[in-house]
Amino acid sequence: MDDERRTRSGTLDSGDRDSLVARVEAAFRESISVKEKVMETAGETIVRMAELTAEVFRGRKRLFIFGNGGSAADSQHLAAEFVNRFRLERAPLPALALTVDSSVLTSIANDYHFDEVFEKQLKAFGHAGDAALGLSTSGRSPNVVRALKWARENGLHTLGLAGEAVTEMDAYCDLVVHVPSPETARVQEVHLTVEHIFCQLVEAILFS
Ligand SMILES: O=C(CO)[C@@H](O)[C@H](O)[C@H](O)[C@H](O)COP(=O)(O)O
Ligand SMILES: [Zn+2]
Repeated sequence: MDDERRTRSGTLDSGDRDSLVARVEAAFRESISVKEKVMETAGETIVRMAELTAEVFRGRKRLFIFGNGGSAADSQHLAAEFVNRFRLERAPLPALALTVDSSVLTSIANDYHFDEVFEKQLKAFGHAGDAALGLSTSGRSPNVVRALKWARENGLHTLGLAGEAVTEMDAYCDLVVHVPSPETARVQEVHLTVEHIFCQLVEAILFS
């Protein structure tokens, strides 16, 4: 690829650099444009997600969060903000990422199937009245879909952050925010914004 060519000294020539700068700008513009679209369409859904989750916490139930790759990192990021703090000084809120225990994850994946890594943890820890939040930019990760299906069938509230595709996730979720982009990275960038707003609203509902 042109803009990945390097000179012998290992530095970029000015044409290469200009083309990379243009690429930076294009990525920012794309990210901003996708965020604007979600801002215009998802407000009501995000508020309903926050109301539902605030109700779950009020009832001393828990929120389980899961996803793969960058979405696994997001799951942990969001759980940390609920358990520790976000914007307010307040009591800890019981959110758990199902992406963190490597012994549990590898034993389920090794002995059974990777598709079961989140579902089996929900079977162990989930109860009716809890909430399950699945993150998938494709909406098609089998381990996320299976966990949401089990949650729906067992009386948990089910929430999803997805990409542009309407998938099985939608069939198993009470509420889903879709991000209209074919690019995984752009979708993840909006998911993180939604996650922060969601946490901010839950805090505001419960503690302001
Ligand atoms: O962070 C990234 C890409 O930005 C990747 O690690 C990405 O999360 C992984 O490919 C995931 O396995 C994608 O899963 P999903 O979002 O389609 O459910
Ligand atoms: Zn990423």
